[in-house]
Amino acid sequence: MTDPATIDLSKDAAARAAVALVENGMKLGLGTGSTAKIFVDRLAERVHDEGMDLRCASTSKATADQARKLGLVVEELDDLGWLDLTIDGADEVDPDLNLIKGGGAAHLREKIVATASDRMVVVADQGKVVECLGKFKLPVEVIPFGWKSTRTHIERALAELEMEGRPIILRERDGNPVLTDESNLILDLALEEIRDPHGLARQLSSIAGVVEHGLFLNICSLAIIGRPDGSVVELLREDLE
Ligand SMILES: O=C(CO)[C@H](O)[C@H](O)COP(=O)(O)O
Repeated sequence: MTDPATIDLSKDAAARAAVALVENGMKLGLGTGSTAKIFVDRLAERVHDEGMDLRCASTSKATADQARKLGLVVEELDDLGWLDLTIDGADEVDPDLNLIKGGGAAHLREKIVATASDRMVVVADQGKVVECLGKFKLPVEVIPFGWKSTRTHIERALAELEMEGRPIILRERDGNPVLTDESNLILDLALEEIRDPHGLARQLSSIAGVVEHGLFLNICSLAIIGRPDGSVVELLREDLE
């Protein structure tokens, strides 16, 4: 198993490289999760050192609280309008820079913010890079009303894609369902391998009760992958830049 300290060094390397992409005057989307948290720490250091003028939109209450405590300006997305850049973490990154997100239950706001940005850049450690999405359970945000019926529709959709029998797990913490920032539930789909992410995304999006799934397809244009020695590898989708 990878040493957690090594993972943190990797995340820090990616976060530092991402901070270098930020320019004075930008409107910036801030992601959620442990890597995004390190990015916000490093960003705040640079803003204070250089007296940068930034306006940020956050993808979660947790990140908004962190950023404000560090003195960053956080506003409502709708007050900022379009963003120049969003930096966020990911649970899995495939060779096309398609992602699974939502390990922190924030993928709904994360997708809204990322798709309201000129550019989405992911920061992650090497463990997130996969050949095929799906080992990480795919988070699907559903509204609480009738969630068991919604789950049945998801099971049928999986069967149509020849993925029947894959467990669908209601996300819980301390014996209670996890609620998102929008007071919805999360169903985690244990798919193992997603051969047709676009087909699956279409199916899930068509189900009443599904608010948003954690597949981010053709959204991320650059992934900065940190390594324990402090170096980074950049994976680029030029067509999305
Ligand atoms: O999608 C997310 C939250 O909803 C996170 O970006 C994702 O879970 C990665 O988190 P971490 O950087 O802690 O591994």
